[in-house]
Amino acid sequence: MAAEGPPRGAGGRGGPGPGARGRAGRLRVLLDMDGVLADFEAGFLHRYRRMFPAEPCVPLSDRRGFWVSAQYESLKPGLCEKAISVWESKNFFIELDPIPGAVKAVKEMTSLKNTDVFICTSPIPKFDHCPYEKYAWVEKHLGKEFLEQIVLTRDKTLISADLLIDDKVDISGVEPNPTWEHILFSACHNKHVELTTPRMRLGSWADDWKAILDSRRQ
Ligand SMILES: O=c1ccn([C@@H]2O[C@H](COP(=O)(O)O)[C@@H](O)[C@H]2O)c(=O)[nH]1
Ligand SMILES: [Mg+2]
Repeated sequence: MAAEGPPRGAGGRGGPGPGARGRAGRLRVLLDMDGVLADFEAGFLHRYRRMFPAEPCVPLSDRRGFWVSAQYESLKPGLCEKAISVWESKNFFIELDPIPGAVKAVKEMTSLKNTDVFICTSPIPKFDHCPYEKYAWVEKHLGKEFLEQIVLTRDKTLISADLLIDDKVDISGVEPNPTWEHILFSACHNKHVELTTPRMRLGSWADDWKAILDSRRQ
């Protein structure tokens, strides 16, 4: 069983760094994969029901908190391990559907002037299938050329950029002051979280993500 829970690290974060000004006018955007580009939550529920038809489950409308495993364990002791076995299973990551509008938005974002787009995603520690399938997913949905843009890391605070679009509410790591501004991408587990100003949320890929990018340009 893989280790669960948030990464160890400093935990706190200050304001974002210098932004596009420090990068010769170019804006660097990091896009999270699970929950932002690939539909982790729906894929999980679908496969969990197939693997454990006799066990209780959490409908997406009742999901709360980033850690699926923690919510399942509180539903019934022992379900944490079963939940983990779902995303550790072969073909879980490659079979995730794209989040509506994500593929079009990434392609459009990549074609914008003075904009560098990277996918920044955390692989699970059990590496048999996940890293390979994340690359395969990107090739399948975004094309071979996008393989150059992948950053696999368990600590996103180490990666320098202007923006990070991610569905996890609290992103922490060893770097207490990441350079990026975190834009919270809405997901079933974070819809009810109220953000304190000046934190921003992107409700879906149908929303005006270009305005958010422009707000960080020089
Ligand atoms: O309960 C959970 C839910 C998800 N995970 C894993 O966390 C990462 C999330 O990656 P992001 O890059 O932050 O989207 C993903 O690999 C999930 O499998 C988990 O370990 N436990
Ligand atoms: Mg995510």
